[in-house]
Amino acid sequence: MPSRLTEAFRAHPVHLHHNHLDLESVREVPDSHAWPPLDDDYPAADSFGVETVPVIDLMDPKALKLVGHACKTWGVFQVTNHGIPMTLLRAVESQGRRLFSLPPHQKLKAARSPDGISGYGLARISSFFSKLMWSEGFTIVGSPLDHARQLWPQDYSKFCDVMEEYEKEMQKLAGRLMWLMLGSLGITKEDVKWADAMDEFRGACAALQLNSYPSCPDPNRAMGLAAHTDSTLLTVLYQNSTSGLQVFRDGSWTTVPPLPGALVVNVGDLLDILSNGRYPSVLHRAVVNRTYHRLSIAYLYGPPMNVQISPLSRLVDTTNPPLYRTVTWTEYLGTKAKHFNKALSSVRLCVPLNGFIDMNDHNRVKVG
Ligand SMILES: O=C(O)CCC(=O)C(=O)O
Ligand SMILES: [Fe+2]
Repeated sequence: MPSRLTEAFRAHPVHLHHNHLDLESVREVPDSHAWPPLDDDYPAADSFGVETVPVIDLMDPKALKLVGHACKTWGVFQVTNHGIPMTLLRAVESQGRRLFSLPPHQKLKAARSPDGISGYGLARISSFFSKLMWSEGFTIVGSPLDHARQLWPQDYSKFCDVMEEYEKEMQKLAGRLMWLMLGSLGITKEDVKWADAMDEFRGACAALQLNSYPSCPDPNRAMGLAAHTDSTLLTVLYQNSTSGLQVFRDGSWTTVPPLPGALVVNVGDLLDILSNGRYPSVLHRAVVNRTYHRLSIAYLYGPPMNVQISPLSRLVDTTNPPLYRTVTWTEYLGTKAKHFNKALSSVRLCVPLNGFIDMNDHNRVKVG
């Protein structure tokens, strides 16, 4: 049974023809990248008076309560005073820019293999869509050394040092955030059997996903990253000063505005399962713009690969039956590779009760 993230992906190869189109240089959106106009079905909710994604100061004594409320009502929030130095955030961004500004043939030297998870390439979810996305990505699991050597044979160590330092810091922060999220549901470390391994920062599994979105001549016809939920417990995202991340809430898309130094935290599918649906995973996407090149760095955080994840018993009783069956992260990634945005409903046990709004019914949202 796969015990590492890399192995879990080996079982689900994704065959994508690597994109040789240099998005930086095209003057028009080609048919291969032309999506139906973005604003046709779901107008953006970015108008006056609309609620905005919560911003939580982690030093605030009320942080636990605020996190709970944000997870329940939004599935996403931004955090400030999170302890990640601004210099590290800037360094990660600048190394990301350095990578994506390499010529296409050089980046392709570090291309992700079909059965691999790490390396350079199109978003894995591309295989679910007939149109290509206006983005490129680079995934790191553990050490980026092998791929970094292919990109910069003489000069790879700075990139590796910065990414490894960032992974280390993110792992600590993600652990802290997970306990805030679970703590806000009254869950303690005694309630989560596999927590010990997570606490030691040994057992947790994670990936770092660098996303690059070049400016686009017709942003309304292009899609940076199509609507999806993350197959994680939680994701911590750093977006540079250019907006693009949108979350789906109450029938429309809301932009998560970049705040200097803040990090975006979103609920993933596994936390939805653990919390027995109290904290629904949030559907999100990235859009592009005409002027700026956008960069984002997502830290995808999950439990040890083979731990059984099921609704926590403290959150289950006769009036709140378990909503999901037990899955391991490995198994869930397989389900996601097959069913994409229907994966969560495919492991669901109960049909929503009358009057209960199924926040997870992402099938209603046109995603392609
Ligand atoms: O670029 C963004 O804002 C979103 C990235 C994202 O959702 C992901 O990498 O899973
Ligand atoms: Fe995501």
